[in-house]
Amino acid sequence: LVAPSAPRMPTALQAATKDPATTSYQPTEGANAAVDTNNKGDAWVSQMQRPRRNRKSAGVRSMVRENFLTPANLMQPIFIHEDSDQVVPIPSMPGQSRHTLDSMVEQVKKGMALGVKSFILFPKVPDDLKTNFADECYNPDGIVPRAVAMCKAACPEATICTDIALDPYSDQGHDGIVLDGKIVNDMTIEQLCKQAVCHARAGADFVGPSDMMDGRVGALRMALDAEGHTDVGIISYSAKYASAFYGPFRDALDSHPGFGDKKTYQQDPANGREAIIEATLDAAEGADMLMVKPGVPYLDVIRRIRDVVDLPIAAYHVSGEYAMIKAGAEKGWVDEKAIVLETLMCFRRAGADVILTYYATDAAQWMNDEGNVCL
Ligand SMILES: NCc1[nH]cc(CCC(=O)O)c1CC(=O)O
Repeated sequence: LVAPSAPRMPTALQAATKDPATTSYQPTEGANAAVDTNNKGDAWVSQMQRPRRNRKSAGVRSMVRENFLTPANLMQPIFIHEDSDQVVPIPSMPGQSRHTLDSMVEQVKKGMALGVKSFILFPKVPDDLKTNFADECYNPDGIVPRAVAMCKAACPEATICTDIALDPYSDQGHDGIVLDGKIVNDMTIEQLCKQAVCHARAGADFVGPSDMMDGRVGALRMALDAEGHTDVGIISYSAKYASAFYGPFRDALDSHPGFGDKKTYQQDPANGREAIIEATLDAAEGADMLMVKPGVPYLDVIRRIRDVVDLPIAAYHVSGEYAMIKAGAEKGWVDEKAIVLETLMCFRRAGADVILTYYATDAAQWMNDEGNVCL
């Protein structure tokens, strides 16, 4: 029990269980005791904890704020295509489009001007280039290497990341090669290594394996280093769950799985410890950052990894999460700007350093509008 003179005030519970001899306060029954107005001004009332003092003004709140959000924490995903020279809106992701390479460069410049400094590219690949082995994924003249080179030429300071997985190039819509109806691990890794080296040659700053094959981070690190790409980092999608929240993304890229689902390689949403196994393996294999995906339903996973690994953590606020906020906002049921900025801050509180979000540039714009680029 806390003595009446102790610097930490007793909580209501402690007060209610306190030895009556040390105070004039006599607890009556349970919670009612805490609101007994007859005790105004007595020892308990004056010793009551008042956390609201630290929230009394904007000045005080900013003094004791624990977490901050800046545009530099945000990474903007950009969908790219060459089916036509049109920017094609994505119906299930209002505000997002399949960009041409020229409009992609404009998106990068726009983000950079607002303080968003990192971008990740996702290609929509025409059906006639898709095969089971997904060899188009390492074509040096393919859409991604050319896009990376254009971004780096236009904005050398921008951090350009690419997604490493076979699904946009797979005629099966899977992240790996399919043999006898199964997604085969080790053969897939060989393709992923070629893909990563191809992107590194084009100038990518980071490659992001999103395929969830076993052992791919170590293999990618060796393949990159063997060609001298020691400065190219790996943001590993460490804890990537088999999630329904990816639906609008698969619409955007026309990459829905051709058969079955992705549950033999992406994680079971019921599992938390498994994420720690994946994260610690990826760290040991040489990942530079670890990613958790999707975002809000998996904040506990971010926290659990944060508590055991010291690498930076990225969180992916995925397409379905974006679509749900958009839908709610379009109905007028939620305040889009407030909900987005709150959501992004919550990622930071959970322990994420970097947040991949389709809202990156909009959020940076909102922060800039308020003249407060650090929330
Ligand atoms: N491997 C592809 C990939 N990379 C990122 C996403 C989803 C991103 C989003 O939903 O915003 C996916 C989809 C999937 O695994 O099916």
